[in-house]
Parts: sequence; structure tokens; C-alpha cells
Amino acid sequence: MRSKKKDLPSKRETPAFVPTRSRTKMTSTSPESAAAAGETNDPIHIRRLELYDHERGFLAAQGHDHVILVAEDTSAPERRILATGCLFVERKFLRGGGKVGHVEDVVVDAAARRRGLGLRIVRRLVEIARDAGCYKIILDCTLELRAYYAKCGSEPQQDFQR
Ligand SMILES: CC(=O)SCCNC(=O)CCNC(=O)[C@H](O)C(C)(C)COP(=O)(O)OP(=O)(O)OC[C@H]1O[C@@H](n2cnc3c(N)ncnc32)[C@H](O)[C@@H]1OP(=O)(O)O
Repeated sequence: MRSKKKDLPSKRETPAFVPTRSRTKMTSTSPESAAAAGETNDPIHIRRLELYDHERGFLAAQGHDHVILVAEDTSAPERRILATGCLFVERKFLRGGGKVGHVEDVVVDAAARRRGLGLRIVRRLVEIARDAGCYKIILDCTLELRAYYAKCGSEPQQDFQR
């Protein structure tokens, strides 16, 4: 998910600062509720990760400052988990304890991509962050994924790294 070394320019070509990753601020106001309303007959159920998912290969530990969502295919007998995403809520010392949400670890099963699952997971995480009182929501992604996160409602904030 992070920039792979092979994608970076060779050392000789590397200028003093190279933009390798993009930080985006979530500004979407489109609530997941509309999508949720259409989920009545939808076999894909987006829910919080549960302890019993550990037996299915998922790390199930999460504190009160972490929310891990999974998208489960309830139509399959084995109720396959097709996508996941995490929200971490950080308290900011400089903002009087205000909360910033960090969207992390958004992954969709390769066979289930381009069906809107990633978008639904991100929108739900944004909704949870807003409900938790986060004054902003940020995420880091590769430059290649900027177009994707723009569709999720984020605005790029350039981040320069050595
Ligand atoms: C903060 C982080 O976690 S960064 C790490 C992100 N995760 C990864 O890189 C892991 C590997 N990749 C994946 O798991 C998936 O490809 C994801 C999460 C990037 C996208 O998930 P998907 O479920 O396939 O995306 P989804 O179907 O919701 O796409 C929503 C829209 O974005 C578009 N889109 C999807 N992937 C991309 C992409 N790589 N680049 C540009 N647009 C994209 C879709 O076409 C769709 O547009 P539309 O509504 O106009 O049709």
C-alpha cells in the first residue's frame, strides 16, 4: 500500500524533495445512509470486526480509538469477508483534545474490486468519524490512488518526503 521502492526514481534522479505520497483530507458530505437505505436486498453487509473473526484469520483486537469495518458477503455459505478498512481516532494536544480521524488499511479482495465496496467502507468510516466528533479526517495514499480517493470525497494536500 505504501510506495514501493521500484516506483521511486533512481537515487541519481532523485531531487532534494520528491512527492511520493499524497495526504488527503476527507470532505465528502454524502452520507452512507442513502446507500444503506438501498442495502435492504444487498447480500454485502458492512459491519464492525468482531472477536470471532479472529478464527477466520483477522486480527480482532481493537481499542476504543479504533474502528475496523468489514464487508461480509452474507449470500455465501462461508460468509466471506470481501473488504476491510480502519478508522483511528487521534486526540490532538494542540486542539484542546479535539479529534482527528485517520482512515487506514482500506483493502478490497482482488476478485471483488470495482464493485463499490471500497467506496462504501470509506464512506461508512467517514460517517463514524463525524459521529465521533472528528474535526477532520485524513489519510495517506500513493499518488496513483489519488483519483480513487477523490471519488471517495477527499481533497489532496501535498506531502513532501525525502
Ligand atoms: C488509506 C489507505 O488505506 S491507502 C491503501 C488503499 N488500498 C490498497 O491500495 C489495496 C489494494 N487496492 C484495493 O484494495 C482496491 O483497489 C481499492 C481499495 C483501492 C479500491 O477498492 P474498490 O472496491 O475496487 O473501489 P470502488 O469499486 O469502491 O471504486 C470507487 C470508484 O473509484 C474508482 N476506482 C477504483 N479503484 C481505482 C484506482 N485504483 N484508481 C482510480 N480510480 C479507482 C472506481 O472505478 C469507482 O469509480 P466510479 O464510481 O466512477 O465507477
